Amino acid sequence: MKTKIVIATRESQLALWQANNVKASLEALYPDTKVELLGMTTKGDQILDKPLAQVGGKGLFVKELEKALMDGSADIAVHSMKDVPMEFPEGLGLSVICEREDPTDAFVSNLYHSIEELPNGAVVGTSSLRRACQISMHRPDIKIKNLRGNVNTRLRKLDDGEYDAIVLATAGLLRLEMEDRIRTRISDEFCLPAGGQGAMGIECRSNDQELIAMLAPLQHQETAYRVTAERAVNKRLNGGCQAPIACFATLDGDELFVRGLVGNTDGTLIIRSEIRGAKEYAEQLGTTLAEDLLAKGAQEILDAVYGR
Ligand SMILES: NCc1[nH]cc(CCC(=O)O)c1CC(=O)O
Repeated sequence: MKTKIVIATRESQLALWQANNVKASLEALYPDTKVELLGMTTKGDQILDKPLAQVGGKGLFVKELEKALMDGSADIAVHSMKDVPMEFPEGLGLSVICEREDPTDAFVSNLYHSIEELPNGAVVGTSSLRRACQISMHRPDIKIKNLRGNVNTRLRKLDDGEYDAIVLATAGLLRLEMEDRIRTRISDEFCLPAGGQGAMGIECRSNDQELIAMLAPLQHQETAYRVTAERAVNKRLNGGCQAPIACFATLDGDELFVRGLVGNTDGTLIIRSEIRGAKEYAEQLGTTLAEDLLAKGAQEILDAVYGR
């Protein structure tokens, strides 16, 4: 049993909430273990004037945290699964996937109740190519305007009148006790969520067996099956939440139902696929779904979006 566990975390309100949530779970399980937070800033927090897709590179929100794990200044890092790349640096790995919060996107506005209600030509804030693609598909008249920053910054920009509405992850707003900001939880039929959205994961050193055993009770197996399938889609397509890729898995008894799509930013091209299968085959289901998207032309869309 470890006497002390240090959690590396970003310093946004949401990241701190997530780290504190894991801290509280560990303290409840292990009253004799001291759990501390180590706050740090990542590249994704610093560069706020461009869409993440243009900042480039994967793991914009995790690299610095991983450095702390490797040099021993921290023992675990708590991530939003949506932001975690598929590959881990040598010696590090994902030890736990925690129970998922509501995975949907939230429609947030001070003027309107839903996307359907927005007037012609309304301005909607999001930097997510996935959200831009799906909103534009349903409403080609809507103007998508870039929106970066942490949840509070984004809400302030909405309140300043820069946008008629913005779209944020429902999970983030719920965790920060800002449910009253949500006008509509957008259905997954209307806007398919990003892989891993709403789930937290814990990364640590792969050889830290003592710690991995202590973290095991935080694993939520149903969420893990779902997120494993979703991440396999992103892995095969070589993309994540910065790409115009959506993938979302649900469990129906022991059967996983996985849906995925790839589209262009203006929503004029969208390729979809879905698959069902036993939950134990989560990874293969995700890979097969991605292969089907590729067979239907997903690579050409992704190449065009990235100007390749
Ligand atoms: N890319 C930023 C990010 N990473 C995770 C969340 C929300 C919380 C979650 O999905 O668990 C957000 C903000 C957002 O999309 O509004």
